Amino acid sequence: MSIRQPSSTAELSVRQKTNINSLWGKTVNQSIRKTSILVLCTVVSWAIFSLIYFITIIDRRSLAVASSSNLRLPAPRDSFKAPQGHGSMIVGITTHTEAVEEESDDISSDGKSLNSLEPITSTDDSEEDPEGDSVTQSSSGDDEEEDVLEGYIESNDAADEHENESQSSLQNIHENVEQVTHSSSGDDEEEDVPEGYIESNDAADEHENVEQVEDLVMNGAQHADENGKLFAIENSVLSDSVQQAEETCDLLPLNGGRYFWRNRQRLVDLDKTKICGPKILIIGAKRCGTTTIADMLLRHPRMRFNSCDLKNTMGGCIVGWFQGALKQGKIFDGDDFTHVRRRMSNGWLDEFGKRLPSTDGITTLTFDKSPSYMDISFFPEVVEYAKTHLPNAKIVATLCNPAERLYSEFHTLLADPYEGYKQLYWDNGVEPPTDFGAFVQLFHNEQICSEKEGFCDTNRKQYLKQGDFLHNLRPWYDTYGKDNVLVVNMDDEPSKIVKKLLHHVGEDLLPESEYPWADVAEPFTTNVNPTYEGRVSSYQYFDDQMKWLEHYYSTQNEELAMFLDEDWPRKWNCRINGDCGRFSW
Ligand SMILES: Nc1ncnc2c1ncn2[C@@H]1O[C@H](COP(=O)(O)OS(=O)(=O)O)[C@@H](OP(=O)(O)O)[C@H]1O
Repeated sequence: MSIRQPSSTAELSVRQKTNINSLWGKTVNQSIRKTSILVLCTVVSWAIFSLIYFITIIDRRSLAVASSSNLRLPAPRDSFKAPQGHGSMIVGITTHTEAVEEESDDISSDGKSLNSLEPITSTDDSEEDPEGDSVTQSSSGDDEEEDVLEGYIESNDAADEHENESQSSLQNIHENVEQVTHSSSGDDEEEDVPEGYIESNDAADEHENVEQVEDLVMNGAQHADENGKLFAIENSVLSDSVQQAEETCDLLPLNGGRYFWRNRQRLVDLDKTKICGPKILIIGAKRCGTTTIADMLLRHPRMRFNSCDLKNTMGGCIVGWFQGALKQGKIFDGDDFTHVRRRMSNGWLDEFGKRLPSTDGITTLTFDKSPSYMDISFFPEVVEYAKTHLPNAKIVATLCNPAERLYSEFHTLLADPYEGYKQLYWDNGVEPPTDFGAFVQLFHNEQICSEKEGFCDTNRKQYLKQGDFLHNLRPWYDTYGKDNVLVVNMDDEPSKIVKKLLHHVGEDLLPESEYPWADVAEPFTTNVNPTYEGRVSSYQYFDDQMKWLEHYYSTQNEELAMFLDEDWPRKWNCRINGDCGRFSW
């Protein structure tokens, strides 16, 4: 192919210009294309980088953000009345030392002396939850409210907002802050975050498991973890009032609600103070006048109680689980074994502490009552747990004829609107008894007992064995010592019972002279079954069953009489011994 040569210089020049122009155009186009590609690449890289960064940030959810945003969730519905100054215990969590100092300044400006960056005192409370079942209870069961936003810190200001004048004696209580860790069961379904508590996305996210974070906190994470993520400052000033209280009462944790949450599990209590635990534990026996005893005690002006109505045993004073709060405080017991285990956890103890009235252990005292505490067959751990947390408590047990006690309890079961007692029978394919005769028969129905493995044993434990008084009292005697356990014969005259009670607790704590003797409580019943004619009707309608029961309990009764060195438990055997004439009632 031949190429035509330019015919003139002018044409050559024009063609050269044209070539140059097209070359230039190509070059320019290429540059633009390259630049565009470069820009595009940069944008895409930036976008990818941003995405990764964003995901990382979201994932780690820096504590600094949590701390600085300091978002508050609604105050807990079950806000408790805490001693004044309680809310001043401050723990700061941040990613920067400056922020820590900033927080520390805040605290100082509050007039509270700070001992920042001090080693955190740890407790080995986690040992108390061998199942790793550190469970807290949602107060509401309201799912929406349980979903506390991650990454936020909630300070329970209920303490500050609701200062209770009547709880003035232990104001400004602080403790040498304990950073208590809670073992993790990994059982998330059961871990309902109570509303109003801290939920914080935390350094835990950077660690494979919760234990690492617990270690972190316990071993100096107040400075920083290896990633510079976690700080905790605390006010470790131990006020005089707490020191004094330590000498006068058994202190229980009173948690202000500043918790450190991860994945709906509480890891660390950031803010703790303590409160006097109950001085008196009314442990039972169920249906033997424990409510009357509580009422008698409460009439003493030095006794404190929470705001619940004493008689309101089913009302659910603050949260459903605390029936009537401390009257049925159920600090140590539960509705079944699972609950017992849960309640052994620190979470449960904290919950309990929140519901205690403030007392100083000298001029004011409080008590707890639950007949289940004496239900040793079902709740054997209760005694040790009580001794661990309330080593100086005075134990009170009210006793009555065990056969009549069972009759009374059966009628409360019939009156139970939830009919929960039927479950045991249904579970075993047994028709739930609707009269006392059938109820007693099932304890010794040979056919059923041989066919239904475990049923009779559980059934006896649940009801019959609550009347094995000596068996149920022994662990309390062994653990607390005889001097600290008072057994009350409920057939005694009320003022005699009150005198014994006051003497048992101590004249210095509950002086007789201050008791309103003109207003000694009369026995009252809490049975709501309208068809119930009282326990004396048992002999009229179910004499055979009562005799069977009297035989069953007779050995225990005799042993109890010898153990107590008292004659009155023999009265419960008098029908089968034929010596009722020597007792007057
Ligand atoms: N002082 C005295 N002596 C004997 N019995 C008494 C006394 N005070 C109360 N009661 C009777 O005790 C029954 C209520 O017992 P509790 O308060 O312990 O019940 S509960 O366990 O808290 O449900 C209840 O029994 P029932 O009458 O059979 O229902 C009360 O009548």
